[in-house]
Amino acid sequence: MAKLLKQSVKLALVQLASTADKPHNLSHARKKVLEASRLGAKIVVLPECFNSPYGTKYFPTYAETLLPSPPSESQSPTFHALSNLAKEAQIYLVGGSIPERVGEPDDESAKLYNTSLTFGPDGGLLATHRKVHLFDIDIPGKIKFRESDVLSPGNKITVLDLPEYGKIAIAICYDIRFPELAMIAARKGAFLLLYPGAFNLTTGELHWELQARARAVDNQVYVGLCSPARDMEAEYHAWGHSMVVDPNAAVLEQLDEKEGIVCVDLSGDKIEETRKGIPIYTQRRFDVYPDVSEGGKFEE
Ligand SMILES: NC(=O)CC(=O)C(=O)O
Repeated sequence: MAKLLKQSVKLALVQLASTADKPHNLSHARKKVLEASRLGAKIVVLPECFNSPYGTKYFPTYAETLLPSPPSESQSPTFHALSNLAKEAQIYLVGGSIPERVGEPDDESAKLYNTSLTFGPDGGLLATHRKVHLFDIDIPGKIKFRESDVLSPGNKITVLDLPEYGKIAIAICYDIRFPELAMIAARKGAFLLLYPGAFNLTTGELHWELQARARAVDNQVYVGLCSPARDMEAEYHAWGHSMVVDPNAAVLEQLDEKEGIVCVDLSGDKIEETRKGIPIYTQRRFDVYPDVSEGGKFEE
């Protein structure tokens, strides 16, 4: 059987310290992504909302128009910065996420999304993922957050093929809590599930590592979670702790809350070795329960 991951590849997660200054965030992201590529990374990931503060009141101000593709520089400076950076570094760049606007800025019916753009080494846009599950939670005395007050949800699963390596899946933060999405992507052949994400001091402690390891062990694939660095001056305190988990659910590398880069080799053999040892992939009982990977909406 063909290997899911065709050859070893270095993956880097850039846990970026972002500010309220978008041009600064973009140039700082460039510096750190180039640093990651000098470490040998060929797939580099940025955090959720890497070019703005994370909060519903900020999304309309920071939102960029991404369609038509490619948008003009004034419609989306971030699109162009990421595209140029992927080309300059000759990498696959998963551009975390940014607030996206569909419609005119002064149009009340315009929609906003939390959107991730992925570019290839030639600077071309390979994939767009809009956060499917919006982060609406209310834990009394701890944290209340309602993305759905301003954002609309995406409606598809994002799996893309990197010709030299194989398929990867991209989803955003709260999406990780919905195992169906990960399972469908993995059953479609993804060797790596990537989640730019910004858990917080309540849910981070409880669930960040647990969710990463759970999605890895469920699916016997690599999982990468890329958070912003924590800024205690900001309104939202990100958990940090960007990490890569292997197909056996072992944490390969994890940061603390400060800015940094996780850089690890993903092995072409590890997935096969894990699945050979614990062969859940061939032991599923679709005569007892349905195969969720038979469903799912992908890019048309
Ligand atoms: N920020 C998120 O989308 C999700 C999160 O913080 C959590 O699930 O916890």
